[in-house]
Amino acid sequence: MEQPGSPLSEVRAVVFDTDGVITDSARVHAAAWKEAFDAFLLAHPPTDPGQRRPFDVRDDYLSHVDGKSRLDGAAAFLASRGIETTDATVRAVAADKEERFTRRLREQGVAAYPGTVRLVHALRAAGTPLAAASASRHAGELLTRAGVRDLFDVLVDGAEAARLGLPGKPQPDLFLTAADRLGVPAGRAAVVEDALAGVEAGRRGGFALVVGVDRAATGDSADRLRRHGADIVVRDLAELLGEEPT
Ligand SMILES: O=P(O)(O)OC[C@H]1O[C@@H](O)[C@H](O)[C@@H](O)[C@@H]1O
Repeated sequence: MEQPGSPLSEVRAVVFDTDGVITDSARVHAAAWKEAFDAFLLAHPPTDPGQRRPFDVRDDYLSHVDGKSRLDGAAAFLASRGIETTDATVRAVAADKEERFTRRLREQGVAAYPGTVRLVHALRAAGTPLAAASASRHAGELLTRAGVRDLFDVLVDGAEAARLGLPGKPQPDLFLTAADRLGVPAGRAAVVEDALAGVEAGRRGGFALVVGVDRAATGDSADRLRRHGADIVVRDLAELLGEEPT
């Protein structure tokens, strides 16, 4: 990229996570998860009263659900509250979330972050191959609805990951598959992620650069991204074009 001093000018390809990085859909996922988990906690209160508090769209979402597949996220949150689950329970909560998510999506729509779009255009102008990767089965639809699907050479989404049997984040397989399809080794490519499990996947995959996107920008959220593997943390990707954070 022709951006003097930009860390991305050093890499030959970039793999972008989707929810929360390209599209503003992480909030839709988080809100749908909250409704589904809170309904579950009310109907099946954990034995320990200290574990009965409602799902927190910031802390619980970032720590247990963000970036993971639908079933992995449901299982991880329920386990974090000490709830013993069966496959059927996990599937039922995940199905409830899916219904709530699709309803919200129809009602609220989805948009791409303008700062991400500006960065993507700059990278494309420089000829850098770009991929979108996501644990979500809805990723392609979200990118299309936000009008940015055509900006990415490759898409590896949750449906593709399931078809290939790829383990979810924090394992790096989703990102490694995307880099491989761009024809660039991880050691010469960057990963851009907002989820803790996602930056960790980037680090485990040996990517040359892991960019953490700190949408929450509260408390120690930037430090948590760094601790999990981000080399640099920005609030908005336009900062990589030299624009000031807003
Ligand atoms: O249920 P979907 O659309 O396949 O998405 C799975 C997961 O995809 C991830 O990208 C989101 O961070 C999670 O919140 C979401 O649960």
